[in-house]
Amino acid sequence: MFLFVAPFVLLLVLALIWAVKFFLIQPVFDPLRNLPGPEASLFTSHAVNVVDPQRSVIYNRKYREDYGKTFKVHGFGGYDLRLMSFDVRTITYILNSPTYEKPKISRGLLATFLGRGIFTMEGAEHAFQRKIIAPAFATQSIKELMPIFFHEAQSLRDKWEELVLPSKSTSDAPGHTLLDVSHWAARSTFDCFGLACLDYNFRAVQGETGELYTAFRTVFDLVNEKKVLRLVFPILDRIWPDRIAREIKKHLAVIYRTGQEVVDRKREEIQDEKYKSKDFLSLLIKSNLSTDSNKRLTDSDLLDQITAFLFAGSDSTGLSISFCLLYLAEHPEYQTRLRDEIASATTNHDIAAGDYPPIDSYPFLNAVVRETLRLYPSVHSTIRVATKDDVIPVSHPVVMQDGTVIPAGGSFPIRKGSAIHIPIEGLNYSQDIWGPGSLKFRPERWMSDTESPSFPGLSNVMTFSLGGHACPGWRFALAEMKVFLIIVLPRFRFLPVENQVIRRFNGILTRPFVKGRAKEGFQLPLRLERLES
Ligand code: HEM
Repeated sequence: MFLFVAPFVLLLVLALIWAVKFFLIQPVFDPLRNLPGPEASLFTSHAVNVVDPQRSVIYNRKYREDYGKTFKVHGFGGYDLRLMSFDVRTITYILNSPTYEKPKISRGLLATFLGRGIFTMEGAEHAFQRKIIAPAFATQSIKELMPIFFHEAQSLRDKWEELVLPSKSTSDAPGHTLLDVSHWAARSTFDCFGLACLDYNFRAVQGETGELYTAFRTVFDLVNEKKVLRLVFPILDRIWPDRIAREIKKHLAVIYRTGQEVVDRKREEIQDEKYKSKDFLSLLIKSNLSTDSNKRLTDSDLLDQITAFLFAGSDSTGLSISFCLLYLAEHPEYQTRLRDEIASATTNHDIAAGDYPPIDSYPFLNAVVRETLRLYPSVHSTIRVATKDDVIPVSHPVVMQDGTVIPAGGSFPIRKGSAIHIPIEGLNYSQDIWGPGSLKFRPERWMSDTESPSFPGLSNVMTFSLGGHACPGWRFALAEMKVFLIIVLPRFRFLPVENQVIRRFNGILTRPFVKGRAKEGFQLPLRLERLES
């Protein structure tokens, strides 16, 4: 009996010792404890305050006002101390230093549906992948993709012309048609990515029936339905898969099968010496062929890389386009100004014949797109974890709990394993950077010589992050958004829906839903009025 019970008791004692150390002792010696921050008990979490877009607007500002630019919050509870900072020096340091990586837990979660793509990589392997794909997203390559962006925007415009009633044609809603613009923009950005990066036509705008499109779409949508427990412990999906895990597995099998045909076709084309294309898939395959055979990606790794890029590059841009249309619907004066700018820039050009002015000949369009990206960052926030003990620099003084002051230019210690919450949206809304009207949609701020923002993020916003993991597709996204507006705005007027409030939900991406109608799922309905062409 003793022999039977003893190991069990020993295990229990070890678990207890671990729990006391982890929950009670370690936090006492954590250097982050001395940072200012909201007080909390062992069971208090501030996570919702900083990740829920409905609350983060209020709490980011409150914490910043109460504790200064750099402070701590509690993650899952009092034991889980996390660093948070609005100090640009601190953020720049963390995001550029190889000491800070994405948390293993979120990489594991992404791996359950994106496989071994770029999101799961760190260090040399990650840097190698970034180097391979860089030419596909360089300025010149994006210029070469313009005809695809124009063609796809025109397809969506034509589709909407079939759906949107001519002005004043119905009695109940004269001249207006209600459309969920986020649904359509997502389909269009899928098609754009497919043609631009894979040389593959998903034909999602024409109909949501393609096997590969349906498989990708279903996997990306199911991720939003995952239960919190399974997000935190992805291993559950392996040992005890629920309906969502089983569905994801089934559709991933389609992606591997059908995607393989796309890869095989491209590989054949590449064998031809005259083949010059620099699209994303060609670069991946070419680099793979020229790599030392024992370092080569397997075909399934290649497909995982495609899945990761498609996931990162389609909905993020589609959602940004949708929020841009919402802002323009809420600000008709800007909508008219933008339509006028597009009309005068394109007067002597035949866009349908592929003759369009350079994308930088629309200063107000540029301002509208960047202001949209500032106010709506589709990635709300991100996390990094220290992989070793380190010291973190600050450019603004921090008054510690024990009364000591870390001066501007000084630094404070951080322990291996500590998490840092990077408030992407918070930095985009910061009054210190953007002035007192930081929450207002005001594109003019991008056109003024005196207030032109000098924020270090890509395109001067935090939206695409910065450092080694910053978004490689930012030029692609900006160009796609601009072309979409150039094509669609001259044909439609966008109006808000009466008594409808759009709220945001932060999953992996921040998605819109209608207040009071969350059960209907993510959507961003607007009223469209067809204009004379
Ligand atoms: C408006 C649209 C977009 C936004 C707001 C956006 C935002 C971001 C952000 C914030 C990150 C960094 C996440 C982190 O550090 O945790 C990121 C990474 C990434 N983005 Fe984008 N992105 C957009 C469009 C695109 C496009 C069009 C592509 C590709 C065609 C793309 C591909 C990627 C990839 C592959 C990564 C991972 C980079 C790495 O880990 O090295 N994104 N994006």
